[in-house]
Amino acid sequence: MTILHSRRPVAEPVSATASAAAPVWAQTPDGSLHQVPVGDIALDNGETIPDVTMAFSRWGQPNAARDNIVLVLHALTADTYITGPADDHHPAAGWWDGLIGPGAALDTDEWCVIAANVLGGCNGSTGPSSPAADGKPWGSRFPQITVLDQVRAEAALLDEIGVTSIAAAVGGSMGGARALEWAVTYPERTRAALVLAVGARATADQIGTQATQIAAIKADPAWQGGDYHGTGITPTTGMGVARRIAHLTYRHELELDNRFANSPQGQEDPLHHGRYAVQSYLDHQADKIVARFDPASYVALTEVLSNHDVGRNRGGVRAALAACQTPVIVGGIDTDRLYPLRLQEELAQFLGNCVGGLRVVESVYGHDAFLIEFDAIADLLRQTVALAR
Ligand SMILES: CC(=O)SCCNC(=O)CCNC(=O)[C@H](O)C(C)(C)COP(=O)(O)OP(=O)(O)OC[C@H]1O[C@@H](n2cnc3c(N)ncnc32)[C@H](O)[C@@H]1OP(=O)(O)O
Ligand SMILES: N[C@@H](CCO)C(=O)O
Repeated sequence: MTILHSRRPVAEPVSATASAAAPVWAQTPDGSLHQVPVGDIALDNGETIPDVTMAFSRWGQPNAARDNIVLVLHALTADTYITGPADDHHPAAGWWDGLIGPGAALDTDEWCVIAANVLGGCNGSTGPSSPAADGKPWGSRFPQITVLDQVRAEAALLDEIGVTSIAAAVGGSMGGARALEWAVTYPERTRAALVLAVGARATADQIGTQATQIAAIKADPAWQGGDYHGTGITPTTGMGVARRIAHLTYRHELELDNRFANSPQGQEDPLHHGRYAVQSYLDHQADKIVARFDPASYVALTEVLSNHDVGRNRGGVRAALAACQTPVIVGGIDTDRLYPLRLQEELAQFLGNCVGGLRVVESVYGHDAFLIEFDAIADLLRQTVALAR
């Protein structure tokens, strides 16, 4: 068993020979990262990734039946650092800090919370920067994966650590897409799900903006066809541009205008090549992602968002949703311009067992509200795990 810090600031290759998983439960501190070999993962596109490693963290203890497991599913660039303050190893507080712990919405006196880093990421689970069988980074050879492939890898991880079913799968954005896939793909293993700020499939608008972000990364000469790992040259400029575009979709235009209007940044003068305040804000968001995330993972995971389609191989979205009898709570954010409410209305209307209809989170923040509006999210988390009791 390998224990790492929960968040590594710069992507490092994953050892393809991570040591055996069990026993993972009692001996290690809450939140520490474990890497588990889960074997080969067969993909939607017909390819296979051999010798996959999945990294996960745990909070709370499993009960004797191991039926109190809540799977928390992170979004695009997050990881298993869900709860806890900023410190030397974690440049930002956990992304749902305070929502998990003794007495919290996901009360670890009752539930055992597990979070895995996604397949395709760069924080301990197999991704483009990991070594392939020849010991060299996968790079451009890393296959195109889907949300379902990521969920298959998570299911393989749970198999490895002796968890046959979960009380709930919960997440927002790409985490919400995986929660939905858990509910649809593994109804016998999933007693409830919380699906937040996502839709049943990618929209043309999402695919368009995401394709533009990917184009920005690939236009960076440092991209080198996707085989830049180990060259010492990383397409950080392209990824910074991609993140600027993406970040705008995560926030509501009125919030941005209320915060920044057309103000200059400090003493800078936009009429003399100085920056606007919002430009500086996006520069900062770009600098932050560049410091903590691998561009090839950013591309791979952005492609996952674009190929999300719960109806694939299931007779279409409505047939797939109708067939799902897992109790699901569906939440959306009224100002989300990336995953607008109409997408969650569709989920709530057509899911076979949507509990209580669409839950609307009112927020000025747009899509990122699932990372900000903690009171509303706590309420939805409590209601979700209550379905699993
Ligand atoms: C899913 C995940 O990845 S979880 C892990 C954390 N998430 C991320 O890093 C994703 C990217 N960030 C975000 O999505 C958002 O920042 C959130 C949702 C985490 C937080 O949202 P908010 O609390 O509203 O933060 P906000 O968007 O205002 O950003 C604040 C940052 O902008 C900086 N900032 C604000 N105005 C300016 C400006 N004019 N110029 C430069 N920087 C600025 C602040 O100093 C602050 O910096 P810091 O984050 O380094 O402390
Ligand atoms: N801020 C989020 C947005 C995607 O939901 C992330 O970076 O993962």
